[in-house]
Parts: sequence; structure tokens; C-alpha cells
Amino acid sequence: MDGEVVASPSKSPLPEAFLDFLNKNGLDPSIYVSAHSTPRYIRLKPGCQAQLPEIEAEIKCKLKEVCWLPDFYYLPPDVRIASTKAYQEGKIYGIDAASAAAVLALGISPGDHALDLCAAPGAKLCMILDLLGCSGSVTGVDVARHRLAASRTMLQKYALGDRCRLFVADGTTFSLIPLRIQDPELIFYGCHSGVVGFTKHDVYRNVNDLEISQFGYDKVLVDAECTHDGSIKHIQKFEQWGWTTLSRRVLDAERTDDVTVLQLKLLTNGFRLLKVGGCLVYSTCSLTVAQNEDVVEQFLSQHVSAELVEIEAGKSWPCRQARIPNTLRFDPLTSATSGLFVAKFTKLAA
Ligand SMILES: C[S@@+](CC[C@H](N)C(=O)[O-])C[C@H]1O[C@@H](n2cnc3c(N)ncnc32)[C@H](O)[C@@H]1O
Repeated sequence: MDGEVVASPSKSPLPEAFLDFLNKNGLDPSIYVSAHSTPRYIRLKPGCQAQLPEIEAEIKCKLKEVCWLPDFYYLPPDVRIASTKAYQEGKIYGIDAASAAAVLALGISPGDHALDLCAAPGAKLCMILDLLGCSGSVTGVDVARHRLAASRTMLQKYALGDRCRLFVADGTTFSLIPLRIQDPELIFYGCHSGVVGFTKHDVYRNVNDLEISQFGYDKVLVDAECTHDGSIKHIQKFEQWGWTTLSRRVLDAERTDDVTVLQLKLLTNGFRLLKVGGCLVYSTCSLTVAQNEDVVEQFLSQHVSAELVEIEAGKSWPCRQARIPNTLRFDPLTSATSGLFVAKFTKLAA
């Protein structure tokens, strides 16, 4: 199915297999029309505003503020930041505006203890830490060691590691207790992460549901593994790799079925680790109903203590409501961002 390419309004035609995938999932290919002109975004580290003129001089363009996202600026698609002093010194980082919205939906407050269950490579993890400032803690978990190692590098570069610990572990079973098969591997901790001075036994101590309801995480982000079909960056990679790998990596039906099972498990375990009254955000960069609304509905049917809540800040975001009230969808056409689904839950007392 890879061979035949059908003309589409985007700069590079989408292959028939991808159009088929969109069609089967009820997705309109026109949302990708503006993919090539979708701006990139950068976030300026808090306290670095004074450096803005210097950054603009270096990249030779004026940065326009994103009115709905504090500290964010549009970056024209052809501007490269990797060689700038500000980037190398960790004063700016690239993160899509929709990803930032998923982090803002968490409503991070000073002192929060946050869990990022699919943390790597770590753009959202960095933003959570930036918002948290000098209180609380963040625990980042990812099953892919090499990807989590990249997160560690980012934390060090942006000087955000003090309140963070990173575990290579399966997010569907992670619970800060020794796993039966394999311990989660702690690969990084900052000096205020809550780990210094503790023994391994303390760090991996078993916790029961009653304890979790009181002392579990205040905020949990489950930015789940998905087919990435909404991610402009990901889809554009196939233009270089060749569309032939797309079927295997994105469109394979068996893989999609497995991924929805994984997503439900990640959401379920993330929610288990949330304290009563805490908030969990579930997001994916897929736009299929199967990986979003269906997962949310299945999860809600199994958890009476889970309530889907409105994302207050979302009222001013350029996105649209998804099929379920209170859930949001970003896409290139509507939002001038990459594609993202976002749902927010709270945990009610049992
Ligand atoms: C969409 S990416 C996360 C992106 C990340 N939140 C960010 O902002 O950079 C999904 C991640 O889930 C991880 N993953 C897949 N299966 C997992 C599992 N069972 N437990 C934990 N992480 C998993 C992948 O390795 C991948 O890094």
C-alpha cells in the first residue's frame, strides 16, 4: 500500500495508505493542509525576558508572543535556534504550543508533587519543573532508557534537575515499590527530589491504596505512547525516511490495537497513583478516536472515582471540543499547532 501517492493540498502529497488510515478513523485530511506552514514555538525560561532583544538579533527576526501562552513565542518554520547562544545556554527551548497546553491543563501549583508517567524525551517534564520553581517535586518515568537519558541531559542543560528524579520503568506498573520482575532503575535525582538521604528500601517502599489517596501525587501527566499520527514533526520525518516505513510504524492495525491497551493501562496506573482531589491529564499526539475518546470512555466506565473535568484555561485556547464534553483537540488547521488530544480528570473520594 505504500507505493501509490495521492495528491493532497499539503506541500508534499500524503500517501494513499495514510489517507486510508485517516479515512478509516474518520479524520479529515484537510487538517494537514497547513502542516508545512505551521509555526514552531519556543518557550523563554522565566526570568530571561531581558535577553529577548539579544536573541532576536541573533536569529535575525522579531519574535511574536503567543497571546494564549505565557512566555511562548512563535518561531518562523525556517529559523534555526540550535546554534544560538540563548539555546546553548539553556534560556530557550522548543516545545509545541499544544504540548504546552497539556502541561498547563495540569494546573501546577507551588509545592505540587507531580508524576510524568511517559516522560521522555522530556519537553513537558522541563516545563512542569519550570512551572514548579523551587518547591515540590517531579518524578519522571519512561520505559525507554536511551530516551530517558536524553531527558536527564535536558534537565542538566536547563538547570531543572534539582527537584526531579527519573526512573527507567514500566509506567503501567510503576509504584515506587520493587517490581517483582525488575526494580525500576533510578538513573537521576536532583538534590531536592526527595531521594537524598534515603535508602533504596525507603525509595521503593510499598504503598497501599489508602496511603496513595492521601499521599499520592498531586498532579499526574500521562502523555501516552501512541501512533503519533497527529504529530506534524513525526509525519514530516516520513517524507525523509520514505513513506514505506509509515505502514509499519504508524498504520499497522495490530500495533494500533496493542497501543490502545497500553494507553488504558498507563491511564489506569497513573490514576491509581493520584491522590484524592488531585488532577490527571491524559494526552496523545494521535487524533484517532480509538486512542482518545474510546480510551477515556472505557477508563471512566471502570473507575467510579474518576471524574472528567473542564480545563479552565482551555476556554481561551484555539482548539476545539472533542467528541466528549470537556475534552479538547488541537490540530494544525484549527490551532496552528501539532495535533494533540487532552483530557483532564480528578479523583473523588471513594
Ligand atoms: C509521546 S512520548 C512522550 C513525550 C514526552 N512526554 C515529552 O513531552 O517529551 C511517549 C513515551 O512513552 C514511552 N513509553 C512507552 N511505553 C511505556 C510504558 N509502558 N511505560 C512508560 N513509558 C512508556 C515511550 O518510550 C515514549 O518516550
